[in-house]
Amino acid sequence: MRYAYSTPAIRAAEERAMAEVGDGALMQRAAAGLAAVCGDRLQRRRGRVTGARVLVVTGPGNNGGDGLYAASRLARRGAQVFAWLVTEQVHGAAWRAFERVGGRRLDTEQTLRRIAAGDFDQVIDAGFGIGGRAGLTGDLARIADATRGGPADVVAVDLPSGLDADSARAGETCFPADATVTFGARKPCLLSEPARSLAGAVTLVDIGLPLDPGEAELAQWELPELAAAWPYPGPTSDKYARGVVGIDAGSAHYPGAGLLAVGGAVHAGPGMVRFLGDERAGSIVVQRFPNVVTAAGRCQAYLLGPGWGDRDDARTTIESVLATGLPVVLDADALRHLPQRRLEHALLTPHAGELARLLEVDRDRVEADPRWAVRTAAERTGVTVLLKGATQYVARPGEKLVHTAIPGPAWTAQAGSGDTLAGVCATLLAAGLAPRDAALAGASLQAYTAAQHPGPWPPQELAERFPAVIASLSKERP
Ligand SMILES: NC(=O)C1=CN([C@@H]2O[C@H](COP(=O)(O)OP(=O)(O)OC[C@H]3O[C@@H](n4cnc5c(N)ncnc54)[C@H](OP(=O)(O)O)[C@@H]3O)[C@@H](O)[C@H]2O)[C@@H](O)CC1
Ligand SMILES: Nc1ncnc2c1ncn2[C@@H]1O[C@H](COP(=O)(O)OP(=O)(O)O)[C@@H](O)[C@H]1O
Ligand SMILES: [K+]
Repeated sequence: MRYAYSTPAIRAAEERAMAEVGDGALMQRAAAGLAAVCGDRLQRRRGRVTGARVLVVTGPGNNGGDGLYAASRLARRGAQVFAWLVTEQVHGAAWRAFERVGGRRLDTEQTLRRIAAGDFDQVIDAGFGIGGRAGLTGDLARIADATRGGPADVVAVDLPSGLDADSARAGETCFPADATVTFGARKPCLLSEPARSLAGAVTLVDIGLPLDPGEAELAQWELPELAAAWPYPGPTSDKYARGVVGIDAGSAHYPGAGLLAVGGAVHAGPGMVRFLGDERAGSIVVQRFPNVVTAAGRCQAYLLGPGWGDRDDARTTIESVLATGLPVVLDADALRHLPQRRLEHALLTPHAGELARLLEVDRDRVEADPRWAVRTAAERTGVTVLLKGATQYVARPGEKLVHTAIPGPAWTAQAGSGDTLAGVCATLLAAGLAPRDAALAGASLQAYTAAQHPGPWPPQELAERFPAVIASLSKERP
C-alpha cells in the first residue's frame, strides 16, 4: 500500500521530528537521499558523476535548501554545480555550503542560454515543495519551459514546482520532471492524475517522519493488496461458494453493453452468471458465452445499468433488487435513477460526468477535487463509490481515507471498459468481497492487465486476459 499525507499532516509530523532531532538533521537526511538519486541517475546516463554539469533551480524556502545541499554533495563527487535563484531570498546555510564547494550563481539570461545549448546534464527543480502553490510565473516559468523536452535529466525535489502538493490538478504551468525524490511521505499529487504523471519516477526517502497510516489522506493499492483480496477458490468450493452473479445490462439499443458486462464477470471467475436483461441482448450473450444462464434463480450479487438507455422500469428494477438486501453494482444508466434516500449494500461506479450529475455540480468541480467528490457522494448516498478515470478513487461512508486502485495506462479509456469493469466488480461482490474491496480489486485488475498488455485491446479482448493475470497474481499472495 502506498500512503499519501496532506501538507498539514506532514508539517505536524515534521514538527514532532524536529523537536527530537532539530531541523538541520531532517534537511541533511533529505539532501543525502536526493543526492544519492541524482548521483545514480548521472552515473547511469554518463558513466560517472565527475564532470557532470548540474543546475539547481533554487527557491526561497527549504525546498531550495534541500537542492543546494544535495548539489554540494554532488560537487564533492566531482560535479560542476550552478544555481539559478527564483528570488533574492535563499536558505542561508545551504547557500554558504554551496559556495564553499565552488557552486556558482547564474543569472536568468546565462541560465536560459546554457539550457538552450544543452549544457546541463541534470536540472534539480528545488523551486517549491509543500509550500508551493499551483502554477508558475515570471522567469521560473521561462526556465521550466526552456528545460522541457531538452536533454537534461530533470529531478524534482519533494514534488514538481507548480503543483499543489494536496491536489490532483496539473496547473497550466509547472516543471515536469523525469524523476521526483520525495521526503518522509508521498504527497497526494504524487498519486493522483494528471499531477502524478508530471513527477516521473518517484523515490520516497525516509527522513524519519513519525506518520501513522491512520492520518493518511490517500492509500493506493499495490499488487499484494490485489492478490490478498482476490477470491481464489478453495479445494471444496462449489459454484455457490464462488458466487452467482445476476446481470441486467444492455438493451435493444445497446446490446453490446450486456455482452461486455457479462464478459467482465465471466473472466473474473464467478461460480455462475445469470443474464437477466433484455431478451435480444440475452441471445447474443448466450451465443458468445454458453456457460451463462438466462433463467431467473438464486443470485448472490447483481449488476444493473450498463447500456440500459432510457427504460421505463429503471426505478422499479433498482428498487426490487435493493429490496433483496443483496449486494449490487449500480453503474451507468442506473445511476440516473437512484432512489432519493440513503442506500445499503450497493457499490456505485460513476465516471466524472456521472458523479457530477449525482452531486449536481460541474464536471470541473469533480476533476478539480476528486477526493472531495467521491467522499461527498459516499456520505450522501450511504454506500461505497468508485470514481473511474485515470486515477480510480474509492470512498466509503464514514471514512476519511480515500483509496485508489493500482494505476494503468490510458488504453483503458474507451467505450465499454466501464461495462467490463462493472461485471468484474459484481463477480467480486458475489464472491463475498465488501464493496470497497470489490471496487479496488476490479479496477486494479483491469488497470494492471492493461499495463501487462499495453496496446489498443478492445475491452472484451482485454477481459480475455484477466484469467492469466489472476492466475499469475497468486504468486503475490501473502
Ligand atoms: N520542514 C522540514 O523539516 C523539512 C522540509 N523539507 C523541505 O522543505 C520544503 C518545504 O519548505 P518551505 O515550507 O520553506 O516551502 P517551499 O516549498 O520551499 O516554498 C517556499 C516559499 O515559496 C513561495 N511560493 C510557493 N509557491 C510559489 C509560486 N508558485 N510562485 C512563487 N512563490 C511561491 C511561498 O512563499 P509565499 O510567496 O507564500 O510567501 C513558499 O512559502 C519541503 O517541500 C521539503 O522540500 C525537507 O528539507 C525535509 C525537512
Ligand atoms: N486516462 C486513463 N488511464 C487509465 N484508465 C482510464 C483512463 N481514463 C479512463 N480510464 C478507465 O477506463 C474505464 C472507462 O470507463 P467508462 O468511462 O465508464 O466507460 P464506458 O462507460 O464507456 O464503458 C474506467 O475503468 C476508467 O477508470
Ligand atoms: K520542487
